[in-house]
Amino acid sequence: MTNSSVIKPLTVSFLQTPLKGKMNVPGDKSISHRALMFAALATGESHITGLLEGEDVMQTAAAMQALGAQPKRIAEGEWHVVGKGIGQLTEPENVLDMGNSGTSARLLSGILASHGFLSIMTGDGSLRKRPMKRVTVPLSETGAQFATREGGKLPMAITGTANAKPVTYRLPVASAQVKSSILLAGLNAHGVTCVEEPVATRDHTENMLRHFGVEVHVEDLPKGGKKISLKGPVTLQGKDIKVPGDPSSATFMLVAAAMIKGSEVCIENVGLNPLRTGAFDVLKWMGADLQILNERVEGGEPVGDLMIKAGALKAVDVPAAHAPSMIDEYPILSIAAAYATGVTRFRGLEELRVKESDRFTSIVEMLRSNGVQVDVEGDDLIIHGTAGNISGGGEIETHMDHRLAMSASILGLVAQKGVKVDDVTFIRTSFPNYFPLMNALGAKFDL
Ligand SMILES: O=C(O)C1=C[C@@H](OP(=O)(O)O)[C@@H](O)[C@H](O)C1
Ligand SMILES: C=C(OP(=O)(O)O)C(=O)O
Repeated sequence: MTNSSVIKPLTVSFLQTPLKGKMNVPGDKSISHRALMFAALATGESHITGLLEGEDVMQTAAAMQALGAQPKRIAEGEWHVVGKGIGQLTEPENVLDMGNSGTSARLLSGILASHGFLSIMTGDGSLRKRPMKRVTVPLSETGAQFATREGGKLPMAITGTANAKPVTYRLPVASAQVKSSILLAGLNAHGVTCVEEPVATRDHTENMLRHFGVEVHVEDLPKGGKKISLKGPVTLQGKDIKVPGDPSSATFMLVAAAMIKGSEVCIENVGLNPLRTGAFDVLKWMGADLQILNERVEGGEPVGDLMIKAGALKAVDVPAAHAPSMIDEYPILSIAAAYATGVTRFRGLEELRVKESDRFTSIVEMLRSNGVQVDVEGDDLIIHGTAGNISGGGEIETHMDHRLAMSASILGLVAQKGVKVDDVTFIRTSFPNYFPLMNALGAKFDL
């Protein structure tokens, strides 16, 4: 569980030497959550390798344990889960604490909607500020009842139903969490659950449900986006799952290596699901020397090795339609934009306001306090590149947000006067070995 009382500040100095080496990043966070949840819902046993053991995923593991499944750690990243079967989870004796993790809270809400018992869910100070109405509104159509704090915030009581009605819903926001939550409720509903998404979002739920033997229908909508449906109740069969490296985590190393002169870094076994790799496209548009090698399919997901060399970066204009495929990468890409030559525009970033922090505002504050000019027009961020001359010297508030903390640390490596970061503890939610891996490449973080 998150121990938010321990704060770890960090001072980062300009790095004079290149980053070099070959590495693996930990397992994909989205896939790791789903692996544990789906294994718990399956009949029989599942074996997971490459699981991310960051705090967010460990909150999911603890919740599945509290609901009667038996996730068990065998070795690093290797887990064995005895499933309970669809509709067979049992009432938790205590409050379910989802820590810092929106994915855990939203996906689990869907699972609990179609189980006939009471659960109470909470989270840390960041998660308790995040919107839950986006799931409680459609999930109420199942017949489940949700009681939240004012404004649809956690803590929340969920009175699930064993006779869930299937939901048909068109997503008002591009969110894989909301899509997944509704589909998961549908696993134990009688009839066809159908979700339309106006823009395609990460499809790990659809892919992994198929892997567990569920028939999932996906249609392209004439005006763009997708329609996803499944007929419940279903049976999931326990499976082996191999989790690829997290492309969102890899992007921190890629951006650092692209900026720091003389760097040359190879990251092996990174997930390349096209609904996750928008940041790699953007880095290439910016002129980064990024190559994707050894592409293959493992465990139903495309993976490959990434090779990056430092070089000049130029500004880009990234359309809003690109946002879902790189939604978690804007904090680190904002550093690449600040370092680049020219004026970058990131369009349509409204969803950044409801992450672990209001990332839209956090990015603006991080850059402005370090001498980078940033303009805001509606939901667009306009970053004036410094052509490699970020002055730095600022103090960065990370607001319990792991991606802000990692981005701030990398900003310090390329800023003339370095930076001060108020708290880096939350990095352990998604990337527990971030500092050792960066230091092995030569980053010289002094913790
Ligand atoms: O489904 C998932 O695993 C996730 C979906 C995204 O959130 P939204 O669905 O809120 O966009 C992303 O930001 C989050 O890190 C993980
Ligand atoms: C938004 C994120 O995660 P979550 O929504 O699961 O807290 C993230 O990891 O950047």
